[in-house]
Amino acid sequence: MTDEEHWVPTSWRSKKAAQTVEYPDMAHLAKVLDKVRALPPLVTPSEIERLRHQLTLVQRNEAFLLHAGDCAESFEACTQENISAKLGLILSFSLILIWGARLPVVRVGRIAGQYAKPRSSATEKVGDREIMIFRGDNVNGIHPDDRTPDPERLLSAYFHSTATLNHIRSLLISGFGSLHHPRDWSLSHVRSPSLKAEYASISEGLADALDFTRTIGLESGREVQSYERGGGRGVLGEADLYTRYPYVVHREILHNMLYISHEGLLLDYEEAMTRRYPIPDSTVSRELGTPEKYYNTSAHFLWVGDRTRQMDGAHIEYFRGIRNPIGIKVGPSITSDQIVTLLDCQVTLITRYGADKIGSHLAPHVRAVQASGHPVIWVCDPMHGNTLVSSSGLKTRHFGTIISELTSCLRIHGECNSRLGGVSLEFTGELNEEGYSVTECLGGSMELSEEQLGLRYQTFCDPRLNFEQSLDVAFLEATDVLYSELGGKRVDM
Ligand SMILES: O=C[C@H](O)[C@H](O)COP(=O)(O)O
Ligand SMILES: C=C(OP(=O)(O)O)C(=O)O
Ligand SMILES: [Mn+2]
Repeated sequence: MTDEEHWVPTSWRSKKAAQTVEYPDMAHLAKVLDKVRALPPLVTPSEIERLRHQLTLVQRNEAFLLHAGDCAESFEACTQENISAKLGLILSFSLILIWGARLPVVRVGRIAGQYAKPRSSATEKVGDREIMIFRGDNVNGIHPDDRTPDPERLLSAYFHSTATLNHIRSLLISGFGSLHHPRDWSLSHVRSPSLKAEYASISEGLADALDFTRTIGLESGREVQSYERGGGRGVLGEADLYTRYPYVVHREILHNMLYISHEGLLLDYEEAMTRRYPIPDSTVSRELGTPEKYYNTSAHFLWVGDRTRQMDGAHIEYFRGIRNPIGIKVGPSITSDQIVTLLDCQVTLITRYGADKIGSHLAPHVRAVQASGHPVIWVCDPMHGNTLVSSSGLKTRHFGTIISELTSCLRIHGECNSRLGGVSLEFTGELNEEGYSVTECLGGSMELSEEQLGLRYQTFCDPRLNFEQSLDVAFLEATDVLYSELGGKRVDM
């Protein structure tokens, strides 16, 4: 992706866009986009630059990237309970990873804007009617009678993203990330006694580590005044695991932050949220001539999906011009040459081949990138290549297959002298009204069966790991076997 000079946010309009949405009233769309263009940015260039910097640490094996959240957010699920459950799961997951790897974790949520969905088919059959498929809450409604694309939904997406992000920021600033009360890790759902013993030893180690950090924090005379009484957010009052090594990097990354991301699918909206600013650097006073760049201010991180990354298509054209760090989904159909052509900006390659295909595709792709000399971050998405339809007709994924792709991915990177820099997961901490987790993926330590899938199947698109299954992934990744392959280090505290 080169030749930034001849790029403007509208350049994509001369190219063909896959997965386009046909609006019946284009004048209405234009009016909505004018309004979006006038609304304030959701994220700032400073935050985007900060993420760029932190991703260079991931590239240098000094941090690990966790990219996770919903397949599709919905407007209806934008509630206090759901947002805190999602944030809680991301923080719990990253805490286990930090403890297991002794590596800081850069957290990027699929949240506060992850509404639009690319679909395999443009229509679906409902009864004897052929209707437009649901494309996400920012396009049309899930109800079969509400499938006509409505531009007002773009505005609604902006405001739901804003509300979500505002609540995330307030929760983090108010100490929600406090490590003293991680959510229920009772492990009562774990069926296998040996797995339970393994998990219990990890959570005890973690509890000891937290006690230790508390002691260190107090002994060193750190800030003990509460935030409400004017104190700062110190080591103990935020999602900030204080480990001794390498202290500086940890402090810098673990600061109270969750970056937000979504798939950049609806280019009309992405264009309207793209603004030009000088590259900020708060340590340098601004001078005339500071270079200006285009920032997409709707999210810190955006990715191009596997269905929209055509080399000569509109999405790649749009993405090549923005300063945000970007992800590109890499599935079995992309060639090594195409990957290398896409590498000229800060790129995270999110591989999603499927457990049965990764063996033949990943190694050639890694070698081609190595030969090109471009630094990239490799992230494993073990979800999207492993979707299947259960006997009852529900889309699902098997926990075992997810772990199998992740394990193969680690092994193949090791064999190629490369490194897996992160994982990309579809998971949710969402609970139903009685407090039970969703039932969308099979297996895991709770051994969820096909018959149980229908109990609490709540996703709007793809099946997500529930709270317990997500912690299973985190605990498994935190074991010696997986983490030694991740390049993590065990350092006694
Ligand atoms: O999240 C990814 C895609 O949007 C999703 O897998 C497509 O699902 P579909 O095959 O049901 O259209
Ligand atoms: C659409 C998605 O994935 P992919 O493009 O890899 O199918 C997604 O991550 O939700
Ligand atoms: Mn998905």
